[in-house]
Amino acid sequence: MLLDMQNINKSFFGVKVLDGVNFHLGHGEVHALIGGNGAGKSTLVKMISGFHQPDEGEISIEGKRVHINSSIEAQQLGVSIIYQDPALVQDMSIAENIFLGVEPRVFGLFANHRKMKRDARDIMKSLGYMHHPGTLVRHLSLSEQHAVAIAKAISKRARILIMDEPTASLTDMERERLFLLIRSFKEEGIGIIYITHRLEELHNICDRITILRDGKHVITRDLKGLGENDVIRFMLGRELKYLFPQVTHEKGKELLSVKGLTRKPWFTNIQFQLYEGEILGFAGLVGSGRTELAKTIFGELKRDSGEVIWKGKEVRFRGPREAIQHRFGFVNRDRLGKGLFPDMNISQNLTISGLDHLHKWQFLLFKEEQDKALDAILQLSINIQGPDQKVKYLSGGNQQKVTLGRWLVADCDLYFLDEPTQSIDVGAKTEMYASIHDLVEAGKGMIIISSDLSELLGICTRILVMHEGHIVDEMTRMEATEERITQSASGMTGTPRSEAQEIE
Ligand SMILES: Nc1ncnc2c1ncn2[C@@H]1O[C@H](COP(=O)(O)OP(=O)(O)OP(=O)(O)O)[C@@H](O)[C@H]1O
Repeated sequence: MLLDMQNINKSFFGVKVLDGVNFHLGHGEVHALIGGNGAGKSTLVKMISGFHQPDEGEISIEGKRVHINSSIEAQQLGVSIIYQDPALVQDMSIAENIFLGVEPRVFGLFANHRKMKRDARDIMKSLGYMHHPGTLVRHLSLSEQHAVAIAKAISKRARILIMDEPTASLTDMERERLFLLIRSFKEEGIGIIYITHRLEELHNICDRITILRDGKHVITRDLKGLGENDVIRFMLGRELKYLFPQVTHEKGKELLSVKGLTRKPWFTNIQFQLYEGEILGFAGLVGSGRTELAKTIFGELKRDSGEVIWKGKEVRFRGPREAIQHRFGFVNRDRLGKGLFPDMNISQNLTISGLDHLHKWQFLLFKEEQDKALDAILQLSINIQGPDQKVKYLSGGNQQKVTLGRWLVADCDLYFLDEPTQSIDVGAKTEMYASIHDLVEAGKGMIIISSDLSELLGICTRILVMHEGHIVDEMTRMEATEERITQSASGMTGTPRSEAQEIE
């Protein structure tokens, strides 16, 4: 046995979050660790990465009892962890990040930069990335940063590799590339602990599964013969009747019209309309310009040219604050960047609807809204110790739920949801889709940007596909298929819509 964890217990501030959990990992095994938001998955793996220590219980690696008190000790034992938000130094280069703390040295003294760059380039190339190793990490997209985090783990010759939602921000193609890598790690005998909320991935890549619920071990078994519904039942402790609500909206009046909107280098000459009763989805690869388009309409980025017409009147916001005053809402994918205030408690975070931290106090809502915030906690099943808990102590998925909950209670007229269900468990997704459905029924505008194609196909009434800053395809829910979206998103078919219109 490569890793053996026995009877692990852990409490924070007197609340038990792991209760007698056992976990075993074999050589060359990919072992899925599954559970709802706040079930204790990250806390469990942080015991082997040296971030937390168990209050009780035993950990052995290759049969030898270990006490892992720091990430350096974990590294020395061959444990590497890749988090959902890659922990990289933004102002350092790719090579410096990969070899941070373990730089190759000349005569044991000076960092050997040439070797570092050469090795960094080779590892990145093996992952399919051709970046110059001197590129600063802050110039990379999130998925490219993930590749650097993986390269870092590879460079440390890990025996145990922990992947905490590695695919949450990856496109399908990048995901396939990661799976190939995982298979090659398996062949080398590396044991992988794989945490994900994308249950459809499990059978692709994992051998065994352990499911936790509320800090307790529910089951460990071979994945073979275990269907997605069984996994959901073990995770939630109940059946899930449906994931997506029945969409029955009638298309009504035009709400939003975007004409010739350009913001170089992100997107050019974008045209589209949004109607009442519609849930408009934006598909495309990361970097195709979808997020920047939404941010430009929202006033967070300045446009070069073009018009945005909201309910028949042109709007040109000088910043997000003006957009919020016009009852526009934006759920950000960058949770701890702009979305939340980590040192404030859950109630405060839920009742601040302003994005712009400089003005945060001006958006405090009143008692009535605070009650609504508590409703949101219940509605999205936010697993918390109480409304006074600081957001930084919430699990990743519960932080995302707070971001969402805040906008849902803020009563906006137009919502932009950018990767809204990333890191959210399947039970809460269902609740969220139902909330989206109700908001649209109540006449609100809804624009969803998502890399999760099943989500776009399940919830949207119309889908626009972006590629390299252009809208290259448009389809109704009935016309949409995963194949068509994937092909358009990768630029294999379709003419930029603006160009097609010019040709006509
Ligand atoms: N440092 C901490 N201080 C206090 N509570 C914490 C701390 N870290 C985690 N918790 C709590 O422990 C519980 C388990 O959190 P954990 O992050 O392990 O969940 P998870 O299963 O990884 O969830 P997710 O799927 O949302 O990432 C949660 O209730 C969380 O709020």
